[in-house]
Amino acid sequence: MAELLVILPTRAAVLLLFFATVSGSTGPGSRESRGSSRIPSQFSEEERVAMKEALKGAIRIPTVSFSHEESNTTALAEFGEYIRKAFPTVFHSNLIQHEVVGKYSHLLTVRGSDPSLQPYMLMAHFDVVPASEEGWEVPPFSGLEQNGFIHGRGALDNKNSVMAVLQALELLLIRKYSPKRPFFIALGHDEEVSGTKGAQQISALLQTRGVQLAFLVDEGSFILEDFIPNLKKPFAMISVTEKGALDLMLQVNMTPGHSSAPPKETSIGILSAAVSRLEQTPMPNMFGNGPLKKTLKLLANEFSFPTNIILGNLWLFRPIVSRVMERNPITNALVRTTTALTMFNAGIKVNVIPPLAQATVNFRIHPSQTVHEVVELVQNIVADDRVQLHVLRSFEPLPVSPSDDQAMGYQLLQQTIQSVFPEVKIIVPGICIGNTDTRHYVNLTNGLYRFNPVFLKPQDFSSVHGINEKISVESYQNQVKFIFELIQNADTYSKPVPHQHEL
Ligand SMILES: CCCCCCCC/C=C\CCCCCCCC(=O)N[C@@H](Cc1ccc(O)cc1)C(=O)O
Ligand SMILES: [Zn+2]
Ligand SMILES: [Zn+2]
Repeated sequence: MAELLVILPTRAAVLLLFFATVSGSTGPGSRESRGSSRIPSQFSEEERVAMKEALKGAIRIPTVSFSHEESNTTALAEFGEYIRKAFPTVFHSNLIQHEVVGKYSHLLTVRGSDPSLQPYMLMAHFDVVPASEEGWEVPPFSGLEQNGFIHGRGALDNKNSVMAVLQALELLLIRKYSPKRPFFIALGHDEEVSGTKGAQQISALLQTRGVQLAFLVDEGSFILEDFIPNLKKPFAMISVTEKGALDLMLQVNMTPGHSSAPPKETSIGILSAAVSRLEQTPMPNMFGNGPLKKTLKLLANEFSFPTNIILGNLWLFRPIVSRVMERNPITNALVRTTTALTMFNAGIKVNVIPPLAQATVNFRIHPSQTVHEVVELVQNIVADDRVQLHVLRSFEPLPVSPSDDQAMGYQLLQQTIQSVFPEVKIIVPGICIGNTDTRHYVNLTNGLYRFNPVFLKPQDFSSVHGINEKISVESYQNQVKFIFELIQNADTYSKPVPHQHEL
C-alpha cells in the first residue's frame, strides 16, 4: 500500500493513537473541524513585522557548535525556550506533539486529519558555525536590520528555515487550518558538527516507531542566480543527492634529532610532498555519470546558440563541457571528488627534527564513486609507504532521490516554487556539494530533497560560514509563504495518472 502512514509498529501505540485521534482542537464551527480548506498566503503588516522580529531574536542567541565536543549548550537550551515563546500556537496545539531529543533538538509530530496519508518531514538546524566580529559590517549575533536585510550568523544557514517552518505553521494554525496529511518537523542542534546527537537520534526514534516518510525537505540548495556565465535567469535547484565524505589523516613518523645535522628527508618534507601530490592530482572527472546530465539537459534550452546545442548534445560535446566545468571551484565540485587540504600539524621546537607530521585531507565524494575507491586512489597518488593513512570519518554519497513526475516530494516542491516564485521558470534536480542532516534519514525514505526557497548569488554563498551572512526581509517573508503553501499543497496532492506507455 503506497500511502501507508506507518509500518505497523509494536512500540508505536502512542504515536498511532496520536495520529488516529479525531482532529479538531478548536471546537465546532471552526475551519479546523471542517477540514482543510485552502488558506491564502497573505499576511498583515503586523504579522510581517512579527515574522522578521522573530528571526532577529533567533539570530541573537549564539547557538554555536565549535566541535563535536564543544557547543554553547546554554544558548541551545535558550533557543528551545525562545521558539516556545515565539510560536505559542504551535507549542500549545493539541494537533502537535513536541519532544526534545538528544537534550536540545526538537521533534514536532503534527497530526493529520487523514492518518491514512503517508507523513513527510520538514527539517532544519539551529546550530551555527562560529563567527568572530572581524570583517563583519554588523556584529554577527546582533540580528540587526540594515537596508532591508537581517544580518547575522545563521541568517541563511539555517535559522531562517527553522523559523520559517515554525512561523508558517503558527500562521496556519492561527487561521484554524487543520493539516490533512501528517508531518514531522525535525530541528537539529548539531548539524554543523555532523548531527549525531540531534538528527541521528531523531531518526533512530522514528525508526523505533516504524515511521516511513513519503519524503523530506532540508537545507542544501537554493534558487541560484549568476552561478553560470551567460545564464541570466534564476533557476531553482532541488538537490536529489549529496556527495559522500572522507576525512583522511596522513601521518609520517621519523626519528627525531638535532637540527644542526638534519637527515636528507624529514617527516615534514615527506608529508608535504605527499599532500602536494594529492593537491596536484585531482580525482578523476566523473562528468557524464549521475544526475548532472539531467540538470544540464534541462538548462540547455535556456541558453542561446551555441551553448544550447553544446549542452543539448552531451554525447558529442561531453569532453568540452566537462573541461569548462573544471575551471570553476563550484562546478568543479559537481564533476569530481574534491580534495581539500584542511589541517597540517608538525614540529615542536625550532632546533628539533620533528618526529611526527600529520595532515588532514577532506574529500567530498562524487555520487559515482565510493569511499573505498577514493582511499585506493589516494594510496596510488601518495605512493610512499612511509606515509600512513588513517580514515577518521567517512560516509558514502547519498542515493539519488526520484525527480520524475511520480515523485511526490519533488513534484510538490516544483509546484510550490512555480506558484510562490512565478518568475523562476527553470527548476532542475541537482547535487548538493556540502553535507546535510538528511544522511541520517536514508532508512526512513527514498525521497530526500534539499531545497531552501531563497534566492542566492555567488557572493551570498561565500557568506555562508563566512562573513556578513544576511537575508533580505522580503526573502525571509517569501520563505514563510513558501512553507505555508507547501504544507497546504501536501494536503491536496494526488499522484498524477501515469502516461499510457508507463502502464
Ligand atoms: C550547473 C549548476 C551550478 C550549480 C551551482 C551549485 C551552487 C551550490 C549552491 C549551494 C550549495 C550549498 C550547500 C550548502 C549545504 C552545506 C551545509 C554544510 O555546510 N554542511 C557541513 C556539514 C558538516 C560536514 C562535516 C563535518 O565534520 C561537519 C559538518 C559541511 O561541511 O558540508
Ligand atoms: Zn546548514
Ligand atoms: Zn553550515
